[in-house]
Amino acid sequence: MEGINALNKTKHDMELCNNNDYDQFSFPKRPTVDINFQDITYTVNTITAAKKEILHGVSGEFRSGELTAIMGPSGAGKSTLLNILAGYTLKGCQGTICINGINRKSRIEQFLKMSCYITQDDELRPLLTVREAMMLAAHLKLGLSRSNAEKSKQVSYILGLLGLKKHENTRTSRLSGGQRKRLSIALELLTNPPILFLDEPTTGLDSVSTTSCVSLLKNLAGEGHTIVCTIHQPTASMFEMFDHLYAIADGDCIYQGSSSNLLPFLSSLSLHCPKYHNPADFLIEVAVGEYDSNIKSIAAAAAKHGRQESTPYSEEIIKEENGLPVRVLQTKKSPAFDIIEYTTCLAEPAPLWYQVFHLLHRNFIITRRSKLPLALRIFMHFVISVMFGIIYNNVGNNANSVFGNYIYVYGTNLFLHYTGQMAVTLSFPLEFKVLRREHFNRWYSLVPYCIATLLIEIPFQIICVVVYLVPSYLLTGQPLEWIRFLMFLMFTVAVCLTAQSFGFLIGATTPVTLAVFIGPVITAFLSVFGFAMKYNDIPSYLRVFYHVSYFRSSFQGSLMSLYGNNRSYLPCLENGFHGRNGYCHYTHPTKFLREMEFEDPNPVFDVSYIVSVCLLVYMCTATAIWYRLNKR
Ligand SMILES: Nc1ncnc2c1ncn2[C@@H]1O[C@H](COP(=O)(O)OP(=O)(O)OP(=O)(O)O)[C@@H](O)[C@H]1O
Repeated sequence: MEGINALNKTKHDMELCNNNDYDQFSFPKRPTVDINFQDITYTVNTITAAKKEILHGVSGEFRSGELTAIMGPSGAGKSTLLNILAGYTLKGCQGTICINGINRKSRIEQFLKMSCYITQDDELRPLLTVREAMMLAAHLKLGLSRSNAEKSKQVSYILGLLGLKKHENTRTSRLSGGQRKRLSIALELLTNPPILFLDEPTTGLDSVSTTSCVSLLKNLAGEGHTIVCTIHQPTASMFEMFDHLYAIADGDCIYQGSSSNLLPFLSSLSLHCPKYHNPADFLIEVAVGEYDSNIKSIAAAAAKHGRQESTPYSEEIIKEENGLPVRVLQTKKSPAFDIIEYTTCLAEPAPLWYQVFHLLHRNFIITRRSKLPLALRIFMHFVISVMFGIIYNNVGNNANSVFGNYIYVYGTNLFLHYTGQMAVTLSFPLEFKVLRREHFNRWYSLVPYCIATLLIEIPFQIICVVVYLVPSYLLTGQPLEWIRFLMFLMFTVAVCLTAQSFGFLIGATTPVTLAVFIGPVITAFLSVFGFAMKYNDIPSYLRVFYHVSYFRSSFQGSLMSLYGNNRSYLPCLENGFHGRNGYCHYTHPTKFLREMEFEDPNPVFDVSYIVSVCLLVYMCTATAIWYRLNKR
């Protein structure tokens, strides 16, 4: 019996997924999907802790094969509704959303796999060309289910379909607004998702680009997709292109139906559109209360009016009300298919190593193309190194300049801490927007993303440390012993990478305006402990910071690398020559270390501690990013 069921299921799956053939250079056929939502309310907490209801129990149905526009004045709740339907917002939302008649609640993961959400700001990687961006999306979204040749053909087909073939070698930063919008759509079309949500796809486009964008969406709807977009104020001709209109005012639905039925509906409420007036403008004017319109009574009429056309998942029945027969639409009990079955025809997700490989490849391309900022970063490390080397020339080999060397070591740690931290603190918030879009649309998971990012950032940061350390080490006259140099390098690399991990954490959790000073404040605070201050001089309630400061561990570890391990007597020089009286207080470096209370060196413990902090902060960062990506 089980065998027969399995056989039937396989047959059914094949029927669902049939024509999944890329050789035809066309979209694999997907089953159609209708969305039905009932009584959706959305409530947020305000600063005063009072609850604010933004959507007041809206209902409707968006069907496959239709281009639906959610319209309404600014602040009406269009984006809020779109976010809820797309699964982008889950918290604070009440009501029922059905996919082909089945409640979505227990199937949200499957739903997200078969839909895509294109945000208003086209978050693209500016340094990739159109084709590179498309190929990357193809590799990540189609995984190993297609050969490279098939992916390439599919990319060419979609670029041709969206009129981007001519621009395939153009960097995305150089595309026009309309081309960027089309590319955002093209990237998501690779898996041919049955549902597309678009937040204001025409905002910022000129009239020609707007028309071409809406025509494209209309064509996609014609292929069986369910396309839902929010729109501000379309022109009269564009307005007619929408198959279905869903109008919202102040959180209530004031109309749903075809665009051609809008004016008759409003007329039935004694709201007559002036002659030669754009119906879309008229709708907005009504929605903001002009023409003495009352939103609540229009919403009540719209709820009664509902959608008049039947759907494959609803049927028209005749009921008797007050002795009169009335037509009513009723959702069919048994859906055509469940989306759980649909997900059997989705491409297998790319394995982790494959995601890492392609994300790393992308990072390499981006790094190669951002030569100037990277070269500048390395160059500045070299310049500061030479400046330090000149200012603190030969202090490392002079008993008279031990304090100068002390400051050089402190400055080195501080400089590398700042550069390691700030470089990522400021860039990550920008990166996060693209990450959120790609992650939400199921391109990759967080682990491969983090691995691919760190595999580029960590070696680059190490290069910066080496570029800084080598010239300054030589110019400041530090001991020419490999072991001391490598220990010094180890501590400075460790502090720099820990600072980088903090930079990621701050960038991932705080807005840029706060991040720019939180990072330096933390650095300055941690760097005080252990610098020119004896342990007993620190107020007892602040001593905990002495112990937790990884900066202090690195600073002390760096000094130990240069002066510890039985360093021989230092020459006692005055202006580069042996002094006349021949007395230097710190001729023996151990004396200096003892006075500074650095007597019990434990470099293994110190470096292990710094590395542990670094790993802990990376784990916190990954958790914070995960939380932000999944906070819906
Ligand atoms: N988290 C929130 N806290 C408080 N108010 C919110 C929150 N989210 C949305 N709102 C409010 O809900 C209303 C609807 O916002 P929404 O972004 O959906 O409007 P919209 O119709 O898309 O407007 P626009 O066309 O200007 O983008 C607005 O008044 C907005 O201020």
